[in-house]
Amino acid sequence: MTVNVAVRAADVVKVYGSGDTAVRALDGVGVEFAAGEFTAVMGPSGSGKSTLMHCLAGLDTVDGGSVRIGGTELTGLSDRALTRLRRDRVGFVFQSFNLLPTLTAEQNITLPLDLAGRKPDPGWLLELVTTLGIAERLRHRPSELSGGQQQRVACARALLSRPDVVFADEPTGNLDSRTGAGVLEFLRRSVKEMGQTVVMVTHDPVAAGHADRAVLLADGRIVDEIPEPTPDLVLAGLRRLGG
Ligand SMILES: Nc1ncnc2c1ncn2[C@@H]1O[C@H](COP(=O)(O)OP(=O)(O)OP(=O)(O)O)[C@@H](O)[C@H]1O
Repeated sequence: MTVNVAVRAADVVKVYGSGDTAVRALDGVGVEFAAGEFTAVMGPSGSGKSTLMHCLAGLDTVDGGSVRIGGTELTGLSDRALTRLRRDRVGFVFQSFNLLPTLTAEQNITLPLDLAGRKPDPGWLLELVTTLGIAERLRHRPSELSGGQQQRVACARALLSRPDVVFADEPTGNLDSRTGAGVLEFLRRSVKEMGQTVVMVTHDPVAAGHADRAVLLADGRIVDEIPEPTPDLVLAGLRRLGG
């Protein structure tokens, strides 16, 4: 069986600064994310998780190696082409929700497609907001929504274009555990029932327990991989790293 790879990094190197103060944030990262899989990226503070996510998502450029989303090689793309690729083929969910305060929930959800000049699929939009339990909140502005509701709006925004991959950076970091569990459950359903591909950076072993696989980073390298992670397995893996 051939596995359809959504995102692939090979020998990725990222260096911040130069000379004596240079930091090799990514030191030859090779990792693949299969389509339709939910992966958690974990590791001690400073191990390179955010840097890896930014490089995989085309938010930052690499100093060596290759990053592919679907069939597209990101290295060498112009800023303009990268912007278009992020808009059309990548969904983002951030710790701080990143909704625009002056727009309603619905306007926030459709904004990326509006910017691309594309019409949202109304049936898909309805299915997303119904599954997320925010159908009654679409006319509200972010300030009128709870944190959990705001993150659900961000999830709908990320999935509306049916992107090749959704990158989630500590998506439950600002939520209490029960609300966070709801968001993680939705991400899991988006993978299992909607065929979405999700890559999530997290510090939280319980959050990682919702994923199909956890990959562990240390000092800018992938050092371990845990299939079907449970919080205990993830904690044990992190302990082996001294994290
Ligand atoms: N803009 C930058 N300039 C210089 N060094 C940076 C920059 N961004 C990150 N670094 C360094 O690169 C390394 C990896 O950082 P990164 O933020 O990717 O780690 P992380 O695993 O996401 O950490 P955390 O869990 O604390 O968020 C660290 O040593 C960090 O100090």
